[in-house]
Amino acid sequence: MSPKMPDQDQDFVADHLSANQPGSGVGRLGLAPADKPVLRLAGVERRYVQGERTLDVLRGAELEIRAGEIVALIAPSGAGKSTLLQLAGLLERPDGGEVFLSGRAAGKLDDAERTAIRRLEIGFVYQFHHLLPEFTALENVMLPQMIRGLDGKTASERAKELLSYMKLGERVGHRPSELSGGEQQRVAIARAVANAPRLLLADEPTGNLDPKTAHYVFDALSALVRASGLAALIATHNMDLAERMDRRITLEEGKVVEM
Ligand SMILES: Nc1ncnc2c1ncn2[C@@H]1O[C@H](COP(=O)(O)OP(=O)(O)OP(=O)(O)O)[C@@H](O)[C@H]1O
Repeated sequence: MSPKMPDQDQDFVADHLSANQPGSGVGRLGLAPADKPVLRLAGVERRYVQGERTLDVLRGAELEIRAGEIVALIAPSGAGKSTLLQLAGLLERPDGGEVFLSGRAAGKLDDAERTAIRRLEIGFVYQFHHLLPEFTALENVMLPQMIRGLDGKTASERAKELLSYMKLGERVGHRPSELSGGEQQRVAIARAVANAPRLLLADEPTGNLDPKTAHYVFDALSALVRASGLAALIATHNMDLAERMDRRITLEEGKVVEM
């Protein structure tokens, strides 16, 4: 069964996910014109130096992802997928080139500035959910919003909306250990978009799930991306899921190649 929502619900979620919440003191940093790609990598280089040896992982990677697009990143182990996601997510700085978020050069900003942008603009989903075990599903989705400065009531309402959108309305009071793997991952997705980011980065988000559950979780993720106008870059080895995304890219000799 697909978690597809009725149109009015999708609109409702879209309004809430893209809301800039004026006056709440938690407005975005660096809002950029809507015609800019959400993510742009321009000539991005990344190398690791270990003793005498230098490993050039990214050698001038170029990539653009626009709002509403879901892009699959498929490449052999060691090709540089995680490196690319870390750079796109401003967790690392490129050695050359630049990472633009909504048109703003962000890759080479200092740690504090990159962290501030990351908190507002980027959501992450990993292979393992990394939910806090002592907190309920609801609290896990509330937490990033409260760290951002939202009051408990607003955070709770939004968390409930997101969890019910992920078909977890009956599970909000459960702790991660009381949820199935697919449910845990859907909570992790709700948490990743809790602060209405523009970009969702996912590293094997269904890698730990059986094929049927993987499709169900992907359905939920893609419905959310479409409804909210997020841009998503999803590293996966699952070719069935990759086929269902808008574009597929790979890494060859440190460059991004469309498949
Ligand atoms: N911090 C680091 N220091 C040195 N080498 C690194 C570091 N991080 C990654 N590498 C190397 O860079 C290359 C790319 O690694 P990366 O983790 O980006 O690949 P990947 O495509 O994500 O692989 P996998 O699918 O196995 O996760 C690998 O050869 C890896 O050993």
